[in-house]
Order: sequence, then C-alpha cells, then structure tokens
Amino acid sequence: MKFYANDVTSLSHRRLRPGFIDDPQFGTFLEALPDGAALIEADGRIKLVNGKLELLLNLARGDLVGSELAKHAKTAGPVIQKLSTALHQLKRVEVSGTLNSQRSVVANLSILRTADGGAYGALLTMREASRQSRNEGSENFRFDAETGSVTRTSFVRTPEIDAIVKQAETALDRGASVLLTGETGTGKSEVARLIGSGSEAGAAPFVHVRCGLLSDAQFDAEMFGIEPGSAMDTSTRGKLGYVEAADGGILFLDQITDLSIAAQSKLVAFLETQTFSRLGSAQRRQARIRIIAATNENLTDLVAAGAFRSDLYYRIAVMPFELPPLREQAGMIDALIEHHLRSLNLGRKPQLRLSAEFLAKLHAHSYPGNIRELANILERVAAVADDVGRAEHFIAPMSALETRSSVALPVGPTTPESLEASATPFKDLVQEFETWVLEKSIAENGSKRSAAKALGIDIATLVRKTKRKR
Ligand SMILES: Nc1ncnc2c1ncn2[C@@H]1O[C@H](COP(=O)(O)OP(=O)(O)OP(=O)(O)O)[C@@H](O)[C@H]1O
Repeated sequence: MKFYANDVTSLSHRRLRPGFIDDPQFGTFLEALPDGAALIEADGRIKLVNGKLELLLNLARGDLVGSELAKHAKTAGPVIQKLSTALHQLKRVEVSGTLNSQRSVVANLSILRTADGGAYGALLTMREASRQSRNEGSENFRFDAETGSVTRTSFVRTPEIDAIVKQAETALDRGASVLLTGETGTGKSEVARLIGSGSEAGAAPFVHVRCGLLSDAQFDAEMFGIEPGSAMDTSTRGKLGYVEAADGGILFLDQITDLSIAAQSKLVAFLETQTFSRLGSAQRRQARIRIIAATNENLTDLVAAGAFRSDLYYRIAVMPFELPPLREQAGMIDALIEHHLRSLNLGRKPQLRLSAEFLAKLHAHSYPGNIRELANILERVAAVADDVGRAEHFIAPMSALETRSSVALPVGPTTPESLEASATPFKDLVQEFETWVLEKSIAENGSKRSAAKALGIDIATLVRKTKRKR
C-alpha cells in the first residue's frame, strides 16, 4: 500500500489503514521529513517525534514522547497551546507564531482518522517561517508502508544524482565526511537530504545547520547547547544544540564557508574528538554524528587565501562531490519543467501549459541560478499567464539577486506621502533598508563572508544586523 505524506498533512478526511501508524517504519518517515513532525494520539499524548521538532521546540525526545502536547505550552510557547486546543476539538489548523526558543514557526495540525472514521489523533508538522517554500514542504515526501522507503515526489533524479547519493551513503556509513560543492541552486541541500534519508542512519536525525545564520557570539550555544540551570541559561531549561540533536544521525553543515575562522576552529576541535561541552558545563559529552558539508564557494581558493582553515578542509573533504550546473545538463531541463509544472498545476484552474516558444526560451537560457532559477521562471509564468505560457511571459531574472535567493524588497512605505502617513518610526525604516541592502549583497555575492567583504564591513556586524527581526 502506498501512503502519501500529503494524505496525512493536508487531508484530514483520509482514512488510514488499521495498524498503519503503528508500522515501525513510520518513525523513518517522520525523520525523513524536512520539517519538525510529531505523531500525537487522540488523548493528546505524543507518540513519536523527529529530531527537527526537538530542535525547534528545544525539548529532548525523552521529554516529549509519552507526554501530553498541552503540557509543553508553557515551556515552548503559545503556539503549542493553540495546537493542543485544536487537537482537543479535533480541528485541523495552521498556526504561526514565535516559540520560546525564539524561532518563528508555522505549524500544521492534521487530524488522522482510522478506517472506521474514528479519530486516531493528529500529525503535527512545524517549520521555521523563513523556510516556507513550495518546494521544501513535507508534502513532497512519499512513504511506502510496504517497503518502508521514503521518496521525494517533487524531486528530479538523474543517474548523476543517484550515483552521488549512493557513493555518499556508503562513505557516510563508513564514517567518512561528505562534501557537496557546486554553484548556487544546483540542489546541494536537496541531495544532502536525500543522502540523509537513505543512509544506514535510517530513522536517525538529519539536522540542517545554515552556517550563515550562526554568528560567533551564538555559535557555542547553537551548536553545543546550554546546560540547564547554568549561569548561561536565561531560560532555565537549557538549550538543545545542533550537535546533540544530530547525535546518531547526520549534521548537515550548509554553506560551511560562512563560518568565521574562530567558529571553524571550534568545529575542528569537535570533529577531532567527537566530544563537546554544553555552554555553562565542563562535562564532556560524546556525539556520534556523520557530517555532510556544502558550499557554493571554491574551497581550495579560500584555503589558499587563508579564509578557510586547511585542517577543517581536510576533515570535511574526505569524499567531495560536485553538483553540475544546470546549463551542462540539458537532459534534466525537460524533467524539471514537467515536475514543476505538475506541482504548479495542482488545484490550478485553468491548467497551465507552455507554448513551443516558451519551451524554446527555457531550453536556450543559461541558468546562472541553476535549478532554483528554472523553478522561479516557472512560478512567474504560472502567476502571470492564464492557460498558456507564451514567449512574452518568459521573465528571466532581473539580476543574480533573484536567482540566488528569495530576497524580498522592503515592504514598507515607499512614497513621501505614505512615509508621512505611516506610523513606522524613522529608526525602523532605516533598519529595514539596512537589512534589505545586506540581504541583497549576500544574494549577489553568494555568501555572507563575500557580502561583508564587498560592503567593507566586519562579518560579525553583518551577521548581527541580518539576524535583527524586521
Ligand atoms: N533535482 C531536483 N529536482 C527538483 N527540484 C530541485 C532539484 N534540485 C534542487 N531543486 C530545487 O532547486 C532549489 C535550489 O535547491 P537547493 O537549495 O538544494 O540548492 P543549493 O545548491 O543548496 O543552493 P545554495 O548554494 O544557494 O544554497 C530548491 O527550491 C530545490 O527544491
């Protein structure tokens, strides 16, 4: 029997095969999801959680499993209260808000029903609001209950990708680190997730660390956690670090070249010993993790320039794999078009098809932003065209800015009149503009480090300013 994640995450009226949820492979399915997830029984008790949810809630699996969801409202935040109220009423909801762990999240609760229509409980999924993306959601995962395998439904696989995944899995299982390189948008994060879901680690955690978001000041707390009750612990509950959350699984260090030299040194020390201490504690702890690192920068150049530690390079580059740019994979373009079009047409009326001229333009384009850029072009045509995407609907990205990341222009007032009418204080407007300039520069330069260099500011200043809430 095939069982689709979006059967669970979006369709509460689906009836589940009896015993399905108790399938031991269900845990594998939860771990493979890119979002935090928990299976909750009708009485409100948490039956299963994945590593990403532990991290988002800053609560350990042992504290969550077997306990009632409502019990965590005080420690985790009001979002949890809203979810448990909806669970109590057997109501499907989407809730957004900020958790006590300071993470802004969007959470979905879907009610699960048994074959006879009774309420089994619910599936909770949660992701950071900044990571809301059509292509990254749990709905793109499919779980086959018979084989226990989890596959990406919205992912184009090529023989090259399959070969990388296979070799990387073997390398990881033998304890070697894997390095994924390639231009921006070539699918490094996606391939890392694929490796994570298929390796021997199975249902083990896969923890995605966006290195560009780690400032030096926060590095230790985010990476190694905070000892509960220690002088460093402002929340009194401590903090679960990435390393501890990934114990027994994979730590994915995305855009590793964004780490400062100081942070790189700490990482090397951890990788050498596989031990760490939480902030506020002298006790050394062991973590059994496998490493996948990724970057779109030229690591050897950075090492030569002294911007990346050579010892870290040798540690992470045991098995390097380069993902090719899209312009060198003409054969993949059709498959990607078909995939993205299918997903854009889900529930769309009228259905969108592409004219021969539009397709010719797609094939002739050079895609500096690679797969991400192709997806953007298709999202645009879906937004502007009715039933047929014609040549005039082909909007090539205006600049590298839009191909490299989804940076939004400031949404604040733009005319003197609207500025006057607005109650936004001047300081906030300046901050908003500053954040926009920084994000634009990061997108244009491909990394925080290069952006800081281009703007002539310190990397720590840039990281601090981009972390400010808008
Ligand atoms: N094989 C694929 N099939 C379908 N979509 C893909 C594939 N690979 C990547 N994508 C999509 O392209 C976009 C960019 O992918 P991803 O974030 O993995 O690239 P990246 O190489 O990690 O980029 P960056 O270096 O900028 O971090 C995402 O929206 C992703 O879903």
